[in-house]
Amino acid sequence: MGGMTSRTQPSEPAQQPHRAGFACFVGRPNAGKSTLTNALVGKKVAITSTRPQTTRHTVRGIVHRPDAQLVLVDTPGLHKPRTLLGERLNDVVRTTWAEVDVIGFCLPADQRLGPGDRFIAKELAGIRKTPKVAIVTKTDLVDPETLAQQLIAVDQLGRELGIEWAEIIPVSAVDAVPDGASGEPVAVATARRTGATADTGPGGTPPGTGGPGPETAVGTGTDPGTAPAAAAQAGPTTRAPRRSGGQVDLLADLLVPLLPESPALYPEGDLTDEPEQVMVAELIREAALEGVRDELPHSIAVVVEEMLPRPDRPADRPLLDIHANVYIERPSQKGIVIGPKGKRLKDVGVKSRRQIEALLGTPVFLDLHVKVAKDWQRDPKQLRRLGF
Ligand SMILES: Nc1nc2c(ncn2[C@@H]2O[C@H](COP(=O)(O)OP(=O)(O)OP(=O)(O)O)[C@@H](O)[C@H]2O)c(=O)[nH]1
Repeated sequence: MGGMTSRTQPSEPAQQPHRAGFACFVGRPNAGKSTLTNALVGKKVAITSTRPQTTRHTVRGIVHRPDAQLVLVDTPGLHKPRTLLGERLNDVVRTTWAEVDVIGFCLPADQRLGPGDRFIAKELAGIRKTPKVAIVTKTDLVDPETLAQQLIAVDQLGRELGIEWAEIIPVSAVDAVPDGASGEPVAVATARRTGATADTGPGGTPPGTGGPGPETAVGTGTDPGTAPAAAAQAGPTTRAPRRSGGQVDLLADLLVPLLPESPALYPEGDLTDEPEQVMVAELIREAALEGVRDELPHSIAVVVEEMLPRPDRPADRPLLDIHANVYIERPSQKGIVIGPKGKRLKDVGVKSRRQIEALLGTPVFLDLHVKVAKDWQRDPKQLRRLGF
């Protein structure tokens, strides 16, 4: 009977099994984890910044291939915790390590291995089951000899700590990042709304007035009167990613065999399952971090309160209203974020709006408010409210 129900077709060529699973990149702050995620996925899904520790949320980028689906989980940098937030971030990292199918340990080629790398490597050595790939990043910044020395040093680090690297691979992600993934927007920026700098959201104070209210707001938007639906047409999905010889594709080839046999986990075309509001908040926070004092980045959190299509817009000229709060810890930090005459906040609004338009493929009116959430990093209630 068994023979009668057999459906084996011996004449078919043997096929590689489809694989699907999760990978995460770890490494000290600024090691290039987010940039690598973007380069692999081919679209901006994780924020990148020249400042360390900008990645708070676990962002998944999904690489779709005929033979596999690689889901990338981008974790915050593991670091010596000084605050409750620091401890929580480290917990997130360790939990992620235990759950993924492969860990990519990112070590920048242009910096000698330091205590920060060892700290992480020691933690990695304690995670026995998950395969680990050492990724030497930013190879474009060094000469071949320096790169060779770094590869040897990484190999030695593994031996010293009893980590068996599944692979050691040098990678440069910058050339492989598509337009819009390296910091510049993909979509053509449309004209700014006339008088937008003086525009305030409901309950807001005009920027630069140093008003007495607890919050300060600035609106920045696409001119509803003149803006064509340029952003919608020039959305990121319409551009083919530029890929060069940075070995990013090879990295994917090496990671895939380490994944379990499995059908696809996500529908084709999904690049991330991060809620849009979280990604929008990250883009605003990224813009707000540009050029501010060293201690401030850890004090900024952004929450998108509302994202709604403007009613009564013609179908070919949509406008998305986004209301977001930028939280700081102390009233004294307000001036830094807002800047003289509200100029900084306005710039943050314009820059992040362009990025959001590129991401969502639609013109956006962005309404930003700055609010003080006293010592939020140390307050469990506030942390929960801000999404941590
Ligand atoms: N030249 C060069 N720069 C790179 C490369 N990869 C990343 N960078 C830069 O290095 C900086 C840090 O990159 P990120 O991807 O934000 O680093 P990260 O590890 O995610 O940082 P955290 O979020 O702080 O943990 C950014 O300025 C990137 O543009 C690379 O391959 N080559």
